[in-house]
Amino acid sequence: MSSSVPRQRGSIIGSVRSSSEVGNSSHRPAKTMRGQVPERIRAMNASLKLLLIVREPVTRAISDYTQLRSHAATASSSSMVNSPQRSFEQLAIRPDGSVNLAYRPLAISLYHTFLLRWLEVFQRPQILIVNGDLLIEDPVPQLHRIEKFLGLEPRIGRHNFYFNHTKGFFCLRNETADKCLRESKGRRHPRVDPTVITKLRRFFGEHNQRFYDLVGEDMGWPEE
Ligand SMILES: Nc1ncnc2c1ncn2[C@@H]1O[C@H](COP(=O)(O)OS(=O)(=O)O)[C@@H](OP(=O)(O)O)[C@H]1O
Repeated sequence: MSSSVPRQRGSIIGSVRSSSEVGNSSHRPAKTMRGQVPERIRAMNASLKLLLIVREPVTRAISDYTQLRSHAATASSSSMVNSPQRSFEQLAIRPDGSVNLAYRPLAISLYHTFLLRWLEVFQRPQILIVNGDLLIEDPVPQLHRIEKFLGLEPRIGRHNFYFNHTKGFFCLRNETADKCLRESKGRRHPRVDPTVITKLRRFFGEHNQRFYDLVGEDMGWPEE
């Protein structure tokens, strides 16, 4: 699933459950959440299990903005173009004060709109919703849920991780090496005007509720 479009944050990960053929791929939601992708995946394997990793939607949008800005900075420095970067606030809120859903990092945080398409094609029990914020905070319990969901023998434990204070995230540890995710994972987010955060959280409130209704679980995302 390669593409030249800038990567948009968030994940739907499919794991093929046939014993002879095990696959695992992380997809760009910009591509996987639209069009005929769910049908094509079901045609490939109808008993597939999917992991949907979701983060608090406003934080996810800021994460996306941070990633796109970082790519734009790299592109403009290599082509010597000097374009001023617009702030998250400018992109997320229109001059009339309304939320700019034409800004893709915000539109992608409307999880229920995308999940609906997947639920037309897959049964709800085939999808595990993983709370990405909890995954960052304490990965082991989330990984235990994932092991169980996938029917895997439980093997992951606390001994597989350590908290790297320099990176500010948990990193992997095994007998031979310690390994953190690469620099593009866990970037420092810019400061965003708290009034904009509040406006966006209020806006997402009803959309988050629709997502909770679809998955049958309240993620507890702030509404202020
Ligand atoms: N252990 C650990 N180390 C580093 N980063 C971690 C970790 N666990 C989760 N994360 C969060 O993963 C976010 C990036 O993952 P994505 O799936 O959104 O990335 S991508 O779509 O593949 O680009 C990334 O988002 P940002 O913090 O905005 O960079 C991280 O917060």
